[in-house]
Amino acid sequence: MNITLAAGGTGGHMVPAHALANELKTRGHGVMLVTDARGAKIPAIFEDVPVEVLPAGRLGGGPLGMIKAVFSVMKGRKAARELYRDFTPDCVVGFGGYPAFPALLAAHAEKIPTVLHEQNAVLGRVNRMLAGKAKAIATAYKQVQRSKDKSKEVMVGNPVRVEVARLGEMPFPAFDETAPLNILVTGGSQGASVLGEVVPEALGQLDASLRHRLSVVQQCRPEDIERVTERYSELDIPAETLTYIEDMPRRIGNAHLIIARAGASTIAELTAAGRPAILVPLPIATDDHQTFNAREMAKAGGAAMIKQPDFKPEKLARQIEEIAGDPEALSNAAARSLSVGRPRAAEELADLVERIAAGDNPIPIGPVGVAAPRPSGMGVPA
Ligand SMILES: CC(=O)N[C@H]1[C@@H](OP(=O)(O)OP(=O)(O)OC[C@H]2O[C@@H](n3ccc(=O)[nH]c3=O)[C@H](O)[C@@H]2O)O[C@H](CO)[C@@H](O)[C@@H]1O
Repeated sequence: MNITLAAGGTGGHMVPAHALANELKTRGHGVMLVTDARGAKIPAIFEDVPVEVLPAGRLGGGPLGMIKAVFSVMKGRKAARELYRDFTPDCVVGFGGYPAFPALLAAHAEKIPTVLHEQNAVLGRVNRMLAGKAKAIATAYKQVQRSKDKSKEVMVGNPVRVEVARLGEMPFPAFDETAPLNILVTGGSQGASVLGEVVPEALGQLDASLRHRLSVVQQCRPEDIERVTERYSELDIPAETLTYIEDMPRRIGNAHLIIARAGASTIAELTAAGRPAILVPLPIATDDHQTFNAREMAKAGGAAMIKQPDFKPEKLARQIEEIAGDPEALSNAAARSLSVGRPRAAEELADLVERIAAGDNPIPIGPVGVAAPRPSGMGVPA
């Protein structure tokens, strides 16, 4: 079979698309990615899949912006239809966001079945516009806000890299009251200035005995990296600062605690790997979707959620002190995080795509909303 994936914009769309591409290729299918200029720049993750860059406009921005965007979308749709005549996809899978829009419109025009994947706990605007014509909506959460076509929903999870999925089968890194505490700080594919402002100050407030056990890896926005690096050095805290972490699976594997935004892929990775987190949802995310994303992990006891207005050095320092002082609670939180992970999401999404591409009616496809059986790694606490 030939499958086209339509994704772009940020890592949050590209990483799940890449995980699905790998799974489909392993099954012997032809895969092509259509993306936008931003997606094509995400560090070389699609080097082994043919990539086509299409014009895609963001709808909105006043009457003139709207006209420009519509023109650009129509140009992208025309280009995608031409591509489909050569590549002849059996199914087009969209990962949400404006870059996917023209590719999916073209699929509908060519009568090619489409599957939408929604990474977040709130259905995104483009997926809402296209849901009516899609054959199925693959979701990452049991409850998806703003979704009207409930009968089309199939819960699969958010596909993660194989290296991340494997972390869940390995033991949580050893930790006790004297061991180093490895902290990973990440703001998602764009980074987050607030983490650069608050985290070093919070760590600086910790008791010296705990401060000397810290080992920090922090992703920073380019404009912040110099300041954050200097601050860690002034505070005498060993920290590696980077604008983009290329080897995220290894970094997650080493971490005892992650402080992060609540982007969908970040949460999928932390729960697949079974790592506890302090999550600070991006307050301006559309429909506050990061807060909804963070809720499931927080409810399960795998994460603490701190809303950005409350995310202050004193509060974070207290939380880290509690965690570091109770290794059992930390490893329980890790197990609780793992209990809501879906490391088989790429396989489940590939199963769904194969069925749609073959012309099957996908619903029902198994117990929607029930997580796949988990490998025992750390043992979920009673
Ligand atoms: C600012 C914004 O609009 N964010 C949205 C964007 O997420 P955004 O792309 O910011 O964040 P996600 O957490 O979903 O994904 C980030 C991905 O990039 C990887 N990564 C990140 C940093 C780094 O240094 N190295 C690295 O490899 C992460 O491991 C992860 O795989 O799309 C997501 C999925 O629709 C949404 O949930 C987010 O709300």
